[in-house]
Amino acid sequence: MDVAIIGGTGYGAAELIRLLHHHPQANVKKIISQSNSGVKMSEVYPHLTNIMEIEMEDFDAEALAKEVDVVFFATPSNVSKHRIPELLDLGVKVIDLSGDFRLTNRELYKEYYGEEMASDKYVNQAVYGLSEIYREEIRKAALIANPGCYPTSVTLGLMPLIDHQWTINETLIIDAKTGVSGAGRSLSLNVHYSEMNENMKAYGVGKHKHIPEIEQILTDRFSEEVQVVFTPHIVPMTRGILSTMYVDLKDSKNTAEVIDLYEQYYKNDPFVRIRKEGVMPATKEVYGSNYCDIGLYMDERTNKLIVVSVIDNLVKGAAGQAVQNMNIMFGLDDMAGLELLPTYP
Ligand SMILES: NC(=O)C1=CN([C@@H]2O[C@H](COP(=O)(O)OP(=O)(O)OC[C@H]3O[C@@H](n4cnc5c(N)ncnc54)[C@H](OP(=O)(O)O)[C@@H]3O)[C@@H](O)[C@H]2O)C=CC1
Ligand SMILES: CC(=O)N[C@@H](CCC(=O)OP(=O)(O)O)C(=O)O
Repeated sequence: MDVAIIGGTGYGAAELIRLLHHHPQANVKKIISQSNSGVKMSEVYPHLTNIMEIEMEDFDAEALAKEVDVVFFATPSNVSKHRIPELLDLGVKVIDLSGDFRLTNRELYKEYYGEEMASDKYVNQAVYGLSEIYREEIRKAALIANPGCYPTSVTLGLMPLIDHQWTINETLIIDAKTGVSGAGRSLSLNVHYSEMNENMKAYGVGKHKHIPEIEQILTDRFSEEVQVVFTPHIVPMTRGILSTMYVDLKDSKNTAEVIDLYEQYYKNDPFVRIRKEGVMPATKEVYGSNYCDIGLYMDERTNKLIVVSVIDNLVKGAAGQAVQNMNIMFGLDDMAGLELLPTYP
């Protein structure tokens, strides 16, 4: 299977190359770069020396349609919406790592992304690529809107409760932390070493673009409209997301019963791992891998369930889930190319 990647010099693209290098059926045939056309990927990323020596190219939809089976977009928001329609019209399958096709509500897109959404003709073709939850829809899709990194950790952490209607909260409290690679490779004051080292900060409070995304997906599976109070923080580590969720349950349960629900719910999903009672997951335990690890504690004193969910933002939160979605679309095993264990310590 031949693959193209758009946004060649970004972290998402580099991570796709790392994972696809281990894939038994995929071959990265084209890398598109608006800033480094004609330059070899290994010149931008020396860690890919002898691995990815092809020259990056300009975007050409017709050439892509002739030469590859699937195109990954690893571009900032409001870029892919201008390119994907042409590719879909040419019959190419597309997996978009950006947020351009995730939301279904036009007004919310305008509010959170600052521009108009793509036309309905194309938005309606997009399937939200939360692999474990929308597997059947992904199998038939031509366009995958790959989920955001925070929404992946949050929705996988809450979905068993939402799907089984175990919670009484329509307003859920989520506190999340991310490593700095979530901000991409381009430089900004926010992720400058001296601003970030030995520091930790909340950002996007009350207005982060993942709020409508999380609400859309949880509402899709719950009996009522779900709202979230979502506070992201950036912390001084390179990779990783840890989301902590506080949930009121409808009926009284103990930790063992909640763990049992989660284990049953994800029993056929190799990338979701549930911790045993008394053990909470850490970001390093999924570093470099496609796992989402979940820990659960029923605080019977306050009657709150505490859910802790960790992923690697660049893998399950981006490139890994994108490859998992490609596998599902092409009828391959979920694990193809993704069997890498976490790098530990
Ligand atoms: N980093 C993460 O953890 C996650 C990222 N994502 C999403 O994936 C996408 C890629 O993220 P990431 O790789 O981290 O970002 P980067 O900023 O590292 O890379 C994005 C790349 O897109 C290309 N690009 C930039 N501006 C434009 C433009 N105006 N038109 C076309 N191409 C452009 C550039 O590559 P070139 O010049 O070579 O074309 C750039 O290097 C984003 O939408 C991001 O939100 C999603 C989940 C997690
Ligand atoms: C640290 C940092 O800036 N993280 C990014 C993560 C977003 C992301 O990667 O997801 P999208 O595809 O939805 O943009 C942020 O909070 O916007």
